[in-house]
Amino acid sequence: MTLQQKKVLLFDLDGTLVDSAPDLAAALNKTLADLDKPEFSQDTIRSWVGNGAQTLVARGLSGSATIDSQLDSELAQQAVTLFLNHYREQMCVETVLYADVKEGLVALKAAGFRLGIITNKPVEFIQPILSGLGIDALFEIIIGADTLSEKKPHPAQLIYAVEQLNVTTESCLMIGDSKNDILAAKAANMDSVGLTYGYNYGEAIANYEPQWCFDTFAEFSKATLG
Ligand SMILES: O=C(O)COP(=O)(O)O
Ligand SMILES: [Mg+2]
Repeated sequence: MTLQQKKVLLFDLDGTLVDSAPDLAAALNKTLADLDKPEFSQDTIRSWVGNGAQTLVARGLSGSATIDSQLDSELAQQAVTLFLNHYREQMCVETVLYADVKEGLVALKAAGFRLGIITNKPVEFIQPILSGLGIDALFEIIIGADTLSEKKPHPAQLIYAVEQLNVTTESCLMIGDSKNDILAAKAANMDSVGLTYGYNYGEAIANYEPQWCFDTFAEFSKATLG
């Protein structure tokens, strides 16, 4: 099926629609400072985003994308609570939409595509960020990290979207910046688009072989509108 023939567009959030790394980094660094742990640059933290809040915090405490196997689980839990409190206070201060996202989404919806969000971000943050950036009314379905018991790269969120929207998997497209999006799509047997400008642990998204790759949101929406 071609891009133009798809009916449902399922978007990842962080690194795809919004550059949320500055606020995530600020909240993580405040958490690390609370615990007298070293802080990290925004670029380093950007390369740790993608597997949800718990993993981001564990990476911060480990000082590495690879989580320290000796990490104290009580400390990790305390740090997650601190992080969520800091992020709640600053989830949409420096967070911005990537170029041409709003215009592209509006045009795609007007052209008849059904739009959804599938993110590894905790549910409580999704709606406030979408409304803060003026795109909350565009989505028919929003699935976050804690909507189900599994999150990307597990395919459960994608399969659930297909069921809830009562459509075929073939008619859906997953659009994301991270290998987690592409791997989840492949596991759900769904086509995917990789966007090269987001966060993918410093790796090229093309390595994960999505069906299509685009360097900008405008190029994606133009190709999909046909
Ligand atoms: O918050 C994260 O870890 C990633 O969120 P995403 O799935 O929207 O990229
Ligand atoms: Mg992402």
